[in-house]
Amino acid sequence: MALVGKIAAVTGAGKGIGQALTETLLKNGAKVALLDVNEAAGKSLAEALGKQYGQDKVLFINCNVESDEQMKAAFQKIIETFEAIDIFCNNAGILNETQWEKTISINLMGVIRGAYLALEHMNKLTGGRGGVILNTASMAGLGPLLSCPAYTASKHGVVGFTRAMGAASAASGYGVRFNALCPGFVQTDLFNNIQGNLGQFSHLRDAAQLLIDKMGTMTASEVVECVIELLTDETKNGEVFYVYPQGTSYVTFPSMVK
Ligand SMILES: NC(=O)C1=CN([C@@H]2O[C@H](COP(=O)(O)OP(=O)(O)OC[C@H]3O[C@@H](n4cnc5c(N)ncnc54)[C@H](O)[C@@H]3O)[C@@H](O)[C@H]2O)C=CC1
Ligand SMILES: CCC(=O)/C=C/C=C\C[C@@H](O)/C=C/C=C/C=C\[C@@H](O)CCCC(=O)O
Repeated sequence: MALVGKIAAVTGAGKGIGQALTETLLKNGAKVALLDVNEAAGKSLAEALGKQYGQDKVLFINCNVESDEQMKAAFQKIIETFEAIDIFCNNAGILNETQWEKTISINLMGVIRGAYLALEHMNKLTGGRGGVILNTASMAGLGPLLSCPAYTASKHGVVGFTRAMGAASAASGYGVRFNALCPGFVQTDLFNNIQGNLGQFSHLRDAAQLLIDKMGTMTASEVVECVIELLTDETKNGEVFYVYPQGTSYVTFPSMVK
């Protein structure tokens, strides 16, 4: 699937990895709806990108992925504006062990909500034209990050949900691929504002720092450089792809059924 002329939507598009995803999609000829709860960041970025790529290529929608009503309205606006949707990037996320319910609500429930609403519009069995849904998980979705157990749980959930939806879609003939992106440590606001968000696990900050020192960090652009294949390769469905400074790889999971 080439990106030229495709219609994409990105949650958490206003900053960080979501901004990098948005810019990469536009650079490759897609039109992009930017969804973000941060109106100032999203509107400012959309205005700048509209000047760079054309106002008809960009749409900002102020939207909280925790809200069913706002997400449904966002999809209506996307369809009204662009007539269809081919690519949905479930990217919005937070890390806050003090507000762990909010972390689960945004990182996992928001991803499930976004995927189900996107599927309603993309499913070939219900008038959609197929496409791909990319869920931003984390390497904390593959291995335990001791400083943030609730965040780790949310990301393990995103990995499992993505794999199950990939299998369900293939078995059902939806024509929609589901893939998970698992970055390591990325220099964004989420990463830079960790201090104060670890709650009862703040004493483990230094232990996690040893991991950061060992693994290193990336920029959001470096992460997204590796993502195009997940969006365009029609053979990639139910894949879990991790990216960190030492390289990238698709995860192979053991089969539970012998
Ligand atoms: N920064 C890192 O080291 C890593 C981040 N990730 C994941 O990447 C995704 C993006 O994170 P970053 O770019 O690092 O964070 P960021 O904090 O730089 O950007 C997140 C964006 O999401 C938006 N957002 C937050 N809650 C929202 C909500 N309820 N509804 C709509 N938008 C919302 C924010 O306003 C912000 O614009 C998250 O899912 C995060 O868990 C995964 C691996 C590593
Ligand atoms: C205090 C430091 C901290 O918690 C930073 C978090 C920063 C970014 C969010 C997150 O998405 C990044 C996660 C990276 C995780 C990397 C490795 C983990 O999976 C631990 C693996 C441990 C193991 O398998 O032995």
